[in-house]
Amino acid sequence: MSSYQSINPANNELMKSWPSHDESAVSHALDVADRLFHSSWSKGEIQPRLQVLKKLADLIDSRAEELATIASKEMGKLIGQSRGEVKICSQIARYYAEHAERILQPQAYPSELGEAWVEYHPIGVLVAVEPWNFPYYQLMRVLAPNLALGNPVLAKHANIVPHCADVFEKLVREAGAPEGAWTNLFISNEQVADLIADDRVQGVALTGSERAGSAVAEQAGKYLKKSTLELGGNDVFVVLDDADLDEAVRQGVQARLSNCGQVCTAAKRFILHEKIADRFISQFSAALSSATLGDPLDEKTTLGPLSSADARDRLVKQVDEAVANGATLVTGGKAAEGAGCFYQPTILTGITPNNPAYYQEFFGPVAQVYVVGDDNAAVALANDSHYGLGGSVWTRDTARGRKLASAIETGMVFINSQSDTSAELPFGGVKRSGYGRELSDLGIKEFANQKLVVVAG
Ligand SMILES: NC(=O)C1=CN([C@@H]2O[C@H](COP(=O)(O)OP(=O)(O)OC[C@H]3O[C@@H](n4cnc5c(N)ncnc54)[C@H](OP(=O)(O)O)[C@@H]3O)[C@@H](O)[C@H]2O)C=CC1
Ligand SMILES: CCCCCC(=O)O
Repeated sequence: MSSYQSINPANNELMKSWPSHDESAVSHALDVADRLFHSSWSKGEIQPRLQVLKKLADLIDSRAEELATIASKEMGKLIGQSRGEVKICSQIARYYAEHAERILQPQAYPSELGEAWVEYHPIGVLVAVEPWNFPYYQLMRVLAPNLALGNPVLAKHANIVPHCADVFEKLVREAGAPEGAWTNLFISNEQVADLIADDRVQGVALTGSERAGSAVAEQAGKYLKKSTLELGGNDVFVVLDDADLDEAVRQGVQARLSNCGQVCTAAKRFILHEKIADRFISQFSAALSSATLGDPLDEKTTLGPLSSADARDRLVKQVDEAVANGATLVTGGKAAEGAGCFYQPTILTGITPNNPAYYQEFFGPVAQVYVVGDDNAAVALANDSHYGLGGSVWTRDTARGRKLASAIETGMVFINSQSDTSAELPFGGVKRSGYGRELSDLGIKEFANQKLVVVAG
């Protein structure tokens, strides 16, 4: 029987292991979840479910430091950033506790056929497949709206964050959710596929790579199950000639180095107007290369390790290939010496369209920098991507920023701010960044039966 190991990427220490779930455990979990769906818990009054979310938010707040430490030790996120992630998780739980009943009110549709309205009902058991980079936030984005709506969830978390997966499930139960509302399963990709194929499973939400998204969506499609995909991104950070350069540099560094660059909406392609490019690159490079690499639990550390040795090795190979194909290394470009999965903050310029790096996402502290002559060139470059997740535009002229934001082909654009997320705002992308939206009123309806009722008149 395989096990799920919690390994600290800052020192490669094996901290704890969990056994995988066998077929009988998975079958039992599905039976319990499906029975819960057919019970008054899922189909009855919403308030008992919202009370659980309120209690969950309070529990998370009361145990914030413990939860943040678990995450930082297990996947390498700076402790301050893990605290931030824990905080937004309680915000999401509280948001749906306070707003789900209003959002799910029947919506009237004036019609010549008579009195018509749309009701919102749960559809059944869902599977959630989630990644390690925000080990609680990714789970909460699925749990909160679906617990409010009444869909039970079977969760398959990334195999390198079993402690986060386990403690999240325990928190949900401690908050008063019945068995089956949220079940963490340490299972294989094949077992996920079998769950998706089961008639009692009605949908699947995945956050992760294109590879995983494609495999899971193919299986969902084969069995006609609804899916949502939050995949990779190659988001632009467009700095125009009238931008507040100091603020753009400050936030550009944060947007590239936060979570060691392992954020799908991280700034990855820096598109600079030629008039400010040299100044930006000089300040940006100085700031990046002054990062303090170290233990994520040390408050002085400003750049932690990558999430695993595999992630580090993939990035080493990717940067070497970019340079071998003509990219210029402005700073960094190597794994850091010593134990742990550390990588130097890196800037690459001179990436031409025939360099494989041009269309690649660098899931680490590696910035691609491009220089353009005008706004049209910035938009053309931004849109020359297989991805379409997020992006940001920096300019003192808001009308100019709005114009670029509307022209950039992504699901989200921030003007004069790095990309961010909040419970009341939809999150998601287009093209190979996936489909569907999480959070906000859009997220809670993704797995709802939006049922039309008409009283003929
Ligand atoms: N949109 C987003 O927010 C995120 C996107 N990503 C993208 O993922 C890339 C790398 O992250 P990585 O960890 O490799 O992401 P993966 O896609 O490998 O993992 C994401 C989740 O999918 C699972 N998974 C992978 N393949 C399958 C499959 N065939 N069937 C069922 N489940 C599967 C993984 O399980 P297991 O861990 O056991 O392999 C994990 O739980 C990044 O480059 C980034 O582009 C990553 C994080 C967040
Ligand atoms: C706080 C930003 C969350 C980004 C979601 C992701 O990268 O998975």
